[in-house]
Amino acid sequence: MNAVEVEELVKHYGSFALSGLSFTVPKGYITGLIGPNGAGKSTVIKAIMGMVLPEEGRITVLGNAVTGKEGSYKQQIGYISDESIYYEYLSMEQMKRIVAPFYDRWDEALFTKYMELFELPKRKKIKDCSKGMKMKFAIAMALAHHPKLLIMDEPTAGLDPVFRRELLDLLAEYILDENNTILFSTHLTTDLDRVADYVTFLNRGELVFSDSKDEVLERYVIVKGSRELLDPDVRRELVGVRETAVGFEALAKDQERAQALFGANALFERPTLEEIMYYTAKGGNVNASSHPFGS
Ligand SMILES: Nc1ncnc2c1ncn2[C@@H]1O[C@H](COP(=O)(O)OP(=O)(O)OP(=O)(O)O)[C@@H](O)[C@H]1O
Repeated sequence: MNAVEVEELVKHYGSFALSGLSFTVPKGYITGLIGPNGAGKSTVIKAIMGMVLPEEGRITVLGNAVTGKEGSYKQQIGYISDESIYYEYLSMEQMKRIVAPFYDRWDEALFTKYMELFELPKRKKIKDCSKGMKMKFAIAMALAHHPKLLIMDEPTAGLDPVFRRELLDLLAEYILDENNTILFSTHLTTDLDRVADYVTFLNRGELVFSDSKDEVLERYVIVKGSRELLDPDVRRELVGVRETAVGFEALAKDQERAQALFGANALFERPTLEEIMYYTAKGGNVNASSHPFGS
């Protein structure tokens, strides 16, 4: 069963377009939505939340069609935005008092537990909180009403490495309940390496893949070899190529096909999600000096 279904979504912003995007978020698992800046992650998340109205397409959340109007199913969603959605001049405690009554399943003890765990001073005004504190507060608010679906837009942005790891552990604990589902966007693929079961990858508004993380990592392959192996036909088979003085490194979409193509002439390595994202986003020929891991 799917917690979220997105079918043939169409939305334009100037030259940016989501044109016929379809993917699902399986219930009981963690799905990571990845993609470079401007890929459309926030737009997709806002559309799922009913905050952006698509021009075409259908979205279903927990079995309910998203229409942009309020629906009681929203009680079951814990949403963490990449922007502050709270009244900055209120304290965290005052803000909580406004929000809590909207939720039937609000759990004050759980809220207090997270506020203490995250060491958040409840009387502090939201405007005086650091970025990380605001994110922690949003997480406490989202979890305190026992959501069935947690939707988070870049939740680890602005968090130090220690709390980032703690948050990922918290998500792993939340997902132990098989009725719970998480969808979160990030451009930090290391977050996904640690916790994601499924990965949906957007690039310039287009779906590159939406699949189980393990299958993606099995399917793609990094190929390394000498430059003489690269002719135009071979290049067409590769997602992205990075050439250096001594050879090339490339990403291929289909491990078996790449092995048939290069045989014993090349070396094959399992890619990381970061490498898949990097080569796909750059496409074609990649300038060696721009490689994030050095040349
Ligand atoms: N309200 C809006 N009005 C006009 N353009 C918008 C609006 N929202 C998003 N866009 C444009 O749509 C594109 C996708 O933006 P979006 O924020 O969805 O990407 P993203 O993948 O979340 O990026 P980032 O990782 O940088 O947050 C961008 O070109 C952005 O400028």
